[in-house]
Amino acid sequence: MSSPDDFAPPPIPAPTADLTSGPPLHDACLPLRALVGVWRGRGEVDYPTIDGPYRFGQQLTISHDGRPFLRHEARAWLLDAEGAVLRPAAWETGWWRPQPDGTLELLLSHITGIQELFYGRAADQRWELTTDSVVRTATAKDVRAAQRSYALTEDGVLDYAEHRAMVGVTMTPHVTARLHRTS
Ligand code: HEM
Repeated sequence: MSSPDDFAPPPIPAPTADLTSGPPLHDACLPLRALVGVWRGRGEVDYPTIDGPYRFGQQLTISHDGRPFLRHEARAWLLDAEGAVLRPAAWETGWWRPQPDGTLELLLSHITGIQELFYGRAADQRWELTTDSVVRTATAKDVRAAQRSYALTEDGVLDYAEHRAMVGVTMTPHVTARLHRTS
């Protein structure tokens, strides 16, 4: 038997990337407060094994529902030299779990069959993380480890950079991007 409630939105706070509405941000998330929002921008991707560099666009959404974690979603698309969209690229979702001792836990799941657990710390407007473990499906590429950073510049740009050890190459830059707050 269905009830009218089954067709209503869930009776719990909806996740929001807007700090001016919805539930207050949980105190545990204060070290990550500046990241909450919708960010969009452009970057460059390269690696010794690929025929790069390529340009890409990315949108990063970091939202919360008042509990002591943040939801993370980033989608990317490749661009040609004129800035036209070539095709969808990376898509990752996950959770930031700030801990009382200042440690950041970041769990990320990628469309490419990779799941990662990062540990890191928040510094002054800078968040640096390194993988503790990487799990791969049988068909995934040989991704071993990553170092990721987000840094907020004085002019409000979120600089994102990622080094990766994968496909037989040691820790080497893969992605950099400059993201602007859209909300
Ligand atoms: C904004 C984020 C990213 C973008 C735009 C991006 C883009 C690319 C591009 C364009 C390539 C060349 C092959 C192709 O055309 O698909 C590539 C290769 C690759 N990327 Fe990324 N990537 C991103 C993030 C990641 C992440 C998060 C991982 C790991 C979880 C990853 C792992 C790889 C691997 C394993 C390869 C293949 C290398 C090889 O086989 O030579 N990338 N990436």
